[in-house]
Amino acid sequence: MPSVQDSPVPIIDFGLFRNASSPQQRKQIAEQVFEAFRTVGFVYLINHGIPVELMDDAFGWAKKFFDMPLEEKMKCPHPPGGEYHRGYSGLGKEKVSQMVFDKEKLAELRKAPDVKESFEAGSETDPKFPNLWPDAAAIPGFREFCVEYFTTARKTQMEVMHAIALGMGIDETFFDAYHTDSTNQLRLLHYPPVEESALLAGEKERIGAHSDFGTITMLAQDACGGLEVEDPHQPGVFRPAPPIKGALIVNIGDFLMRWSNDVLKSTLHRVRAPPPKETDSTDVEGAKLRMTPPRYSIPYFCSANRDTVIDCLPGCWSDTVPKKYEPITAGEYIAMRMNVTY
Ligand SMILES: O=C(O)CCC(=O)C(=O)O
Ligand SMILES: [Fe+2]
Repeated sequence: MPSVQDSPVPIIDFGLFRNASSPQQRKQIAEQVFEAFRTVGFVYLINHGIPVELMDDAFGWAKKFFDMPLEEKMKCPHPPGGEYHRGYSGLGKEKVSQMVFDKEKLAELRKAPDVKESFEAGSETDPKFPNLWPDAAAIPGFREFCVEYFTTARKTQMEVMHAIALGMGIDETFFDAYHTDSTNQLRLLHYPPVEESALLAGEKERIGAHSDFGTITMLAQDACGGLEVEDPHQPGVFRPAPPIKGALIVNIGDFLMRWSNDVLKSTLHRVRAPPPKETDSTDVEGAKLRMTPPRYSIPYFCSANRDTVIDCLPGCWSDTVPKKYEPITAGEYIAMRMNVTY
């Protein structure tokens, strides 16, 4: 397993921001967070406010959900198209790509399917995209748990937004007014075991290199490994972001990069095969078929209000540094990106 020392992603004790002993300490941690997002686009946060037990429970629930028979999972199918992003998507349904909008190119990319299944849930009070839940009799408590995780993660999200604002030198509460609607999305992901050779040959993928669409993503990953982040100094070179028990990996999405006039970096990442252990090998017709272990991960994608127009963040433009982008709403931006994923 690669070690965190090989990773460009810094580790920050966010407890020192949340429970700072002085305004100076709070500011110092905020500046570290901002610096990580300005340079790498990714950070590990420990003591982030989501209790480790809640994260452990989340993986338990994810396993329980994906272990259900397909017919149960198909009782809350993801609607056709990419915009209404709720419910269950089976293996190979979604293909994550990076800014590819051409139909022929998309069809070509889809020949190497992402070997994953997922379940997506948003806010229970979202009038636009109501949640799609499995039958409560098949998995009692699942819905309540997802709502609890969603609500807890939202608090951490806003603290991270406060840290970014403070670190940038703008009003700490600047982002609050843009996040009153809770348009966030919780995603449970399961990558089943897959032949390592198919992953290496590019015939199958777990998740190909991409950046996220929203403002920030807060990812919990299990002990499997395989997540890689593009090296900030070497485009095209990916470095491991191995699991740290209890830590969240937080990264900037494309929308916040745009909002910040590209000051904050939305960095490419992907999930490759972790180094397989001998015990994962299985004999198939005399040949050794190396299977990767399964992976579970739980990204929490954060977005700004759909209808609030955003313009370049204060401090990110000046007479000599012009604004690169037109004002846009998060709704317009995300819809444009989601429509090509399905
Ligand atoms: O499985 C992971 O750790 C990565 C998931 C991811 O990057 C995504 O869903 O956008
Ligand atoms: Fe991602």
